[in-house]
Amino acid sequence: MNYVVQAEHMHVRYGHSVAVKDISISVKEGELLAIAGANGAGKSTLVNAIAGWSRATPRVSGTVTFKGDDVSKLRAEMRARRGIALVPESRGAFAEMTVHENLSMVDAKNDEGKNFEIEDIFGLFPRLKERRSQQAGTLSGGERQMLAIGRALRAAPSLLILDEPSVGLAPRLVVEVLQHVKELTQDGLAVLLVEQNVRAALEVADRLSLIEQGEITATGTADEMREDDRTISAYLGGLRAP
Ligand SMILES: Nc1ncnc2c1ncn2[C@@H]1O[C@H](COP(=O)(O)OP(=O)(O)OP(=O)(O)O)[C@@H](O)[C@H]1O
Repeated sequence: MNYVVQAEHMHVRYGHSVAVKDISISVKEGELLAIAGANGAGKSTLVNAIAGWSRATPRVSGTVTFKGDDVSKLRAEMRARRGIALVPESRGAFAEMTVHENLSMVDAKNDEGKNFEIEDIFGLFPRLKERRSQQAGTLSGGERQMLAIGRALRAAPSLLILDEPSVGLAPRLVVEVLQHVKELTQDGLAVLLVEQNVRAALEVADRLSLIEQGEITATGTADEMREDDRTISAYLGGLRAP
């Protein structure tokens, strides 16, 4: 198995409160694993711990193995250089700068010296090319999400972690953004997708895991999860996904 990332026994606490309880997940080359769950379930905390980021000072234990190496002790910047790219929910583009400037200013070299040229990013997201001179702050939500993904891709990551890319997007744009993400897996990129919209996630995911109160309560292939009674009643409004 070509695992890109294996996170084992991840346990994260904020003070006395445990946000992630002994979770193990892994993603293979070219695979898209979706993590779904309600607000506050621990999704962001889990993926931040894998990338080495945090919004505060959580206590993290567990092992993150990335392309065969233990990166658990590395800082976020070092993990990023190894090829772990995280697009946070806030997306993080510079509003006053143009699309092109936002893509130019990224430190695009990874440890292997590989990167995506801006024209490659425009090839993936033609809408960004059309808007290359537009200020990022004036882009639509979907376009801003594409820009955030484009920025993350510049350093040619092996693992792309997307934290709720569909937040604030119209349903049509959610599908468009997720389809672009899905296309990227065809070249071997591993994707870890945090998504509250389970229906949308099941359209593109190879596997889906549900998190409730910091624990994985169900996991399976997209086909299995479409038939899973708990998923259907809790996340698909009682209706089976098409
Ligand atoms: N910096 C922090 N300090 C204390 N508690 C925190 C902190 N960040 C998150 N938490 C708590 O940890 C739990 C998990 O939060 P997390 O943001 O990981 O959930 P989530 O599943 O990503 O939620 P959402 O879908 O709303 O973004 C929540 O109870 C949250 O209040």
